[in-house]
Amino acid sequence: MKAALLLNLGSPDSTEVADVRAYLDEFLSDERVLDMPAWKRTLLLKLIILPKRSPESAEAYSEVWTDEGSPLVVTSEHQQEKVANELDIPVYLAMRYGNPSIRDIISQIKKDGVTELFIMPLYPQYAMSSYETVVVKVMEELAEQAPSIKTGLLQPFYKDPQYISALADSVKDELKEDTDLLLMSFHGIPERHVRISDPSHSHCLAKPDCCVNPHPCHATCYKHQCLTTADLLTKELGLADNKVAVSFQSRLLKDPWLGPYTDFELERFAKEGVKKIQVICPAFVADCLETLEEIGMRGKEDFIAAGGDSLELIPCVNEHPSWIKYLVDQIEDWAK
Ligand SMILES: C=CC1=C(C)c2cc3[nH]c(cc4nc(cc5[nH]c(cc1n2)c(C)c5CCC(=O)O)C(CCC(=O)O)=C4C)c(C)c3C=C
Ligand SMILES: [Fe+2]
Ligand SMILES: [Fe+2]
Repeated sequence: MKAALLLNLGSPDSTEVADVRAYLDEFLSDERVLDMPAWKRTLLLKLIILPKRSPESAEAYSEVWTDEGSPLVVTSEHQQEKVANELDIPVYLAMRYGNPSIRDIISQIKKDGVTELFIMPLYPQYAMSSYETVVVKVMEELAEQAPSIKTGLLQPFYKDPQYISALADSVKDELKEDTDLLLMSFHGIPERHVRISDPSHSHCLAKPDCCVNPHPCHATCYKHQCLTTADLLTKELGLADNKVAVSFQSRLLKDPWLGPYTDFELERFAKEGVKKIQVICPAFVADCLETLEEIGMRGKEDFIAAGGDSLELIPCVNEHPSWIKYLVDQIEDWAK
């Protein structure tokens, strides 16, 4: 029996500080997220990051939490239901961190008698801290629990014309004529991660524009893939270059991350006279803490405090029919 497995990052079980701490502990103990010697990561986590960040993040989660739970998990569940309704093969959902866990879902998949599984990391762009880590985790669990299951893998779809068109459909619904600027804000990663994921270890970030154009090293280059999504979306929407901008959000710790940084850019735009800004976050396929709270609440406050009039968050593709169709089509193509 064939089946598909949708995967996303995951959220805490609740907004209780203890649950947020357990989630951050699992997330930030991942060597593909905090890449440093294990002893250093453990010390940094236990002594500094977890005690400081857990209550702060719990507060932020409580700003966006819904009656059904975390926006990311709830939207992912709705995506699963809608995709499953269009297909006659089962569609499972698991999260890299937290619940539903990959371990439990692989166990269920095995019990259900699945023999071929289409693994679908729901990240448009490749990063070792998102796409790579979830694929490694699923493969490890399959090897341990169900080594005979055959697998297929959805590749990063950052430039897939059908995905770009689905993303554009979702933006068109929201884009206003009198908007001064559409900011495309991608989740950031440390620059070091771009270099680690470069198979040549010498091409990416060597020159300011080396990640702009296609190159064999860019199959795993997050910066290139984000810039490509932004460029294709701009073209699909028919927007002039001076109506759009790209930035990277959600930094953690002090090392250099991909820039320009969203928080700095929002302040700069406001000071330069941009009044009405709309922000889309195309590294995510479901609204989550980083879109709803970081951009929709804090970003908005900061933009207005710096002199802007309005900041509007454009929702992610979430449950948009074009996005659901994209997922259904990928599964049908694989299952043929
Ligand atoms: C686009 C995919 C993502 C990449 C790449 C990514 C890298 C990355 N993230 C952190 C640290 C944190 N991210 C947090 C939340 C979060 N991150 C993603 C996606 C990517 N992260 C999502 C979808 C979310 C939202 C989860 C939710 O429940 O809504 C958080 C937790 C929240 C907080 O305290 O801010 C942290 C921490 C690092 C360090 C990193 C790359 C190295
Ligand atoms: Fe993140
Ligand atoms: Fe690159």
